[in-house]
Amino acid sequence: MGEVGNDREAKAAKNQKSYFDELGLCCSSEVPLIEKILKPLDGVQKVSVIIPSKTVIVIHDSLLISQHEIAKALNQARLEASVRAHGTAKTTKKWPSPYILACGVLLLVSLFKKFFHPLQWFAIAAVLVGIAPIMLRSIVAIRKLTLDINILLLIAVGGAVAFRDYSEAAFIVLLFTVAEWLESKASSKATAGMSSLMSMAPQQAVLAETGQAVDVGDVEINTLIAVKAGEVIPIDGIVIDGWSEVDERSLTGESFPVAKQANSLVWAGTLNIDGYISVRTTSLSENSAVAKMTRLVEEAQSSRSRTQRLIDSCTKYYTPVVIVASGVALIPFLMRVSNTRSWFQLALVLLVSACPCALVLSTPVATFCALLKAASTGLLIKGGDVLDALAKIRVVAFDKTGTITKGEFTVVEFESMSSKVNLHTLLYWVSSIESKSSHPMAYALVDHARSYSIEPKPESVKEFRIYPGEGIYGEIEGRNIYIGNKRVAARASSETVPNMADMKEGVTYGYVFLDMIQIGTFALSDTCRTGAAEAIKELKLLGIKTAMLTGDSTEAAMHAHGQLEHGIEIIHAELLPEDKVHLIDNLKKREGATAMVGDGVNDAPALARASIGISMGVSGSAVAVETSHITLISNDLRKFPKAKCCSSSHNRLKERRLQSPSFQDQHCCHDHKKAIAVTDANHSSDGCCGRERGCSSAEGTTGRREIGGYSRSHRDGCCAGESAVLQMPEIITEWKREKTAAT
Ligand SMILES: Nc1ncnc2c1ncn2[C@@H]1O[C@H](COP(=O)(O)OP(=O)(O)OP(=O)(O)O)[C@@H](O)[C@H]1O
Ligand SMILES: [Mg+2]
Ligand SMILES: [Zn+2]
Repeated sequence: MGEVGNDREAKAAKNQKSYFDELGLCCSSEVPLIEKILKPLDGVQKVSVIIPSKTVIVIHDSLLISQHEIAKALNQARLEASVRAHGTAKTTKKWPSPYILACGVLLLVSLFKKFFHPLQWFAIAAVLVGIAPIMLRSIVAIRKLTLDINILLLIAVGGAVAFRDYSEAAFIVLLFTVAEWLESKASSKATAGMSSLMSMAPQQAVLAETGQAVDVGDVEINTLIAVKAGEVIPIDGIVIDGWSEVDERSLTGESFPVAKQANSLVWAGTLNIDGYISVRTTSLSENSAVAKMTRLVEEAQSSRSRTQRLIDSCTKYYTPVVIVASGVALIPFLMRVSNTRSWFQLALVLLVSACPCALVLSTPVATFCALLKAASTGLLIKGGDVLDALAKIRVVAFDKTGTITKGEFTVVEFESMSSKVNLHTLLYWVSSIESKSSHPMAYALVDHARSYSIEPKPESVKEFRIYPGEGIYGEIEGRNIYIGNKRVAARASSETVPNMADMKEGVTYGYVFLDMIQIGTFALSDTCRTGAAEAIKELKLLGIKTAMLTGDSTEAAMHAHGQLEHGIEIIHAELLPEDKVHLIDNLKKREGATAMVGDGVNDAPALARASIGISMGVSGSAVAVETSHITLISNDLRKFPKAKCCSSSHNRLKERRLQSPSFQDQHCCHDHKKAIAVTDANHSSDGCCGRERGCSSAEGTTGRREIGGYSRSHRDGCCAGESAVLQMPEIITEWKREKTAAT
């Protein structure tokens, strides 16, 4: 470490990323306020606000401004900010605050004024108790020259008091504070999810040589660290020594233990269950898979989805418009037309029921929780827009090698075809050249050579070229060697390659050429991933077409097709990378939105071109993870139909809510609960998620089974959050109904 470590420490001390819990944050209409407060401060570089989890992330120069100074600045605006210690979640408010309870009790007492008139003063007490926080926040907003929901409320309450309708004023205050509390309960779930993501990897690592515990930030690549049984692996790496079972649930969502021995990859944040392993780190702590995941979820949140942006931009004008509109409703009242009271009440109702918070918050909370939930089941989705797009997918195209199949080839045949080159030399040439390639076939060929005790020498390969979708070329010991499929054979020689006499079914044949002459041939076989067939079947049940786009031979493609129980509808083989791009374009034109699933070997362009690109595994190629919109961390294709099912029901719900101006009347939970209770007793147990379950149960038994497996996650995922938020319009509607019935 020495100098480098100190250097990095100095840098870390300069630009610090701090997390703040902001219990007082209500909805996105307050984001401008926070920006106004923080941006002018010296040393503050970047501010991002995550509304669903009530988190503010500030990148700041810790020498110029400390975390506590930032928290203080926020607190002056009554935002109830506190510095979040790394990984600790704030405690959930299980009960409403004493103010809310007192406000409610006082209001209740005042309702008995019919029997004893002076009791009406209790309503005033209720207002005074409940309004304090609202008052303080609106004073700040006025000072910063922004109109926000707190001011709307103050006007409404003030109006009601002026009209001597004290219990009405108290009702407004109570409803608002209760709604706020419900909301904070919903978002604390989101926060808990996010901090559990952040705290997955420990902050310290133990050096294997000295047994010393050091900060993970100081551990460099290629450091040997020790992980004992029961400890969480702190940094991504490769096992050097030892044997253990590791629980990778935090990354993949799969709870069965994975056996690890020398040369296995292990990931930060996963749990070493029962053995001692020493691990050579392969990345810095800040670049480990789990750190990337956290970053992606954060970024996904700040890159807001389109619906969210639409709503946000509306709310900027929304609050002032509401104030003006209710002012207009006051005109008849001021002109003293006959039924002044009802006009006045109309103005008040408009002010209160137009509270933008529920509308503004509903989308981000749902999106955020869906993203988090997905991340914890091993599905990394980059942003709300992707969720939106996912629901519109009509076709899913799969790459074959490494996607549908495992990409772990075994060599079933390797022969020399020339009397001048013996098998040993051929293996040496081929493995040396292949050792420069990262194609799955290359690993198999290198391993095969090693099993003959031939050590490949990549350094003796002079010129090396890759022909994507064809094979490779290398110059070794003055000889020009081509290795690959028929296409590369055509490159090497003008003659067409003869088909093998005894073609084995389902294998991929390879050819080795020395200059123009074929000197060898080999056959490789691969098997389908577990779950691939199921995934394809489930997609079919969702009404989605599937396609296979492969660079491999037609025989190998058809063999995989057979293993998938002939589930794939469109198959194209022997493609070059650019052919895949064209085919994706065609599918998009003919069938509609198209997703592409690939491992990044020769399909990165197609992944980028598809409506949604889905890459395999954190272990998959880095390009693929970068260019794709979704990463399947556990390589389990079945995760994808799940995500698809969940997102479409979410979108349906969201659309309905947005399309209808009186969205209060048809939010999902209430009416659905009723319908579901009749048709399926199990469904009603979960309340809110009723709509989603309903949607998928209509899609047949498989859909239902799948959602059944998902139900627990729904309960603590998106829907519980939504239900809390959704209760607000419900309360208001009911209140309005009572009001109109009364007048
Ligand atoms: N390094 C290599 N060594 C031997 N053969 C190769 C190599 N690279 C490519 N090939 C040959 O080219 C064919 C297509 O290449 P590749 O697998 O990269 O295409 P792809 O489009 O990624 O296919 P898939 O859809 O199967 O993933 C392979 O099936 C193989 O026959
Ligand atoms: Mg491939
Ligand atoms: Zn849901």
